[in-house]
Amino acid sequence: MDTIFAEATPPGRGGVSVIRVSGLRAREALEYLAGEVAEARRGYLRTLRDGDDVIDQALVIRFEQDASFTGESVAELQLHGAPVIVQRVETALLSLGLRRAEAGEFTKRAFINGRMDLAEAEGLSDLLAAETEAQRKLAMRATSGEIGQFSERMRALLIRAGALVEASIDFADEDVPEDIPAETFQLLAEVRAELERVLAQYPATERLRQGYEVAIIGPPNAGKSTLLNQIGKRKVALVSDIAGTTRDVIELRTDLKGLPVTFLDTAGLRESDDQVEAMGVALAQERADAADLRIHLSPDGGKQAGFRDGDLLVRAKSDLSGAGISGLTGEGVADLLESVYSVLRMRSSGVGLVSHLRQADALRRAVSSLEIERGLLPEFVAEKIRQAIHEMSSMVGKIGAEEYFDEIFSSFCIGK
Ligand SMILES: Nc1nc2c(ncn2[C@@H]2O[C@H](COP(=O)(O)OP(=O)(O)OP(=O)(O)O)[C@@H](O)[C@H]2O)c(=O)[nH]1
Ligand SMILES: [K+]
Ligand SMILES: [Mg+2]
Repeated sequence: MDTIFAEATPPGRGGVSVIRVSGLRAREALEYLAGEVAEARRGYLRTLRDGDDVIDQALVIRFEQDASFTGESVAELQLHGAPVIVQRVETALLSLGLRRAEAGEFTKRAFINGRMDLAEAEGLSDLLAAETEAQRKLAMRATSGEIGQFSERMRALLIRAGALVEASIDFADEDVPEDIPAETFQLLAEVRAELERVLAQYPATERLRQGYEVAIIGPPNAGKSTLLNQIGKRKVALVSDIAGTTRDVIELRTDLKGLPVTFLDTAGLRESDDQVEAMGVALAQERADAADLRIHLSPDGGKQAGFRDGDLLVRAKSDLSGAGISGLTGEGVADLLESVYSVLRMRSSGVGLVSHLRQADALRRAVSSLEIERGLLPEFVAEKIRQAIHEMSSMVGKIGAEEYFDEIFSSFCIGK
């Protein structure tokens, strides 16, 4: 495998810029630039040189292959945070025959070298993308190996159940088949209940990971865009007294007390001869339908088409009508946000461990292979248990991981 390098810190000026190098030639490359680095995991302040050219003063550290992020020999150079310095070091590394890392390549190597399982890699990607406290906590659980522990626990129970079945096959009299011991079915029922419990939490967990969407819908001129601007405390959407001002869906990302919530401002709902407005209305309905929650905003506080249980009904322009909320003055908006928060908080209370479709699919396949009717021949029962064990392994990428590599590792930035 090539020795790779990348800037691990965001490009640009800063206190320090870190370049990470990983692979068989990491130590050699580091020592070419910095002189001998005898001890691993110790910081050395060194003058970096490429031949006669003095590049920078840097703090350098190297890691042995069995004690590094990637599971390979690694070097880290903490440079002064200037793009010209980073470029100069990169030029030197290229001339030594090293190559630039691709997005997520360090993490991919960590996975391939067994430093983390696939669920931990997915968790790490989520952690880097997390925008709120609740997302950070969810990602931390995944990246700290909880999914791997769960799958290991299920595997152990299944292996025990499988051994009991195999024993009944081995010792069966040729004419009188031995019964599968009752303990096998107890074990399988226990595993199935656990898998189903985790699977039932998947939809809520996936929603939290991706973030919630709350659509503001209502007739033209209800004050939807004014409300969006009030929530964002800035001018996000155009406001005018002309009905049909908003056409595209305008998104406002917020951190609602730790929950990731994107508010959607939409076109006022009405029949229109204007082709573009009609497109806007269709889009509004589509996005509102797919959202987690809808705020129905109108002068009389009534329901709009597509109402669903849990949706919020809000009377607009309270400064004129005396009741409801006012996007103009902000009256009642804090209470409205509190209501949105409590609905979503309630839904996020069902959050569990599994937030990726890939993991949920493995769970589903495991559950369906454990649908074993009584009286099935031991050979077939044993085969079904083997399938479930296989799915527990695939859940953490011990098998069948390659097909997900692109999707998972390319979502990282370069340098991770
Ligand atoms: N008095 C008062 N006027 C408001 C309030 N909210 C909005 N308006 C006014 O109502 C008009 C329409 O506001 P918008 O926010 O553009 O309404 P909208 O629902 O986004 O309208 P469309 O995008 O056309 O569907 C503007 O003149 C706003 O200034 C409010 O709470 N009180
Ligand atoms: K308007
Ligand atoms: Mg609008």
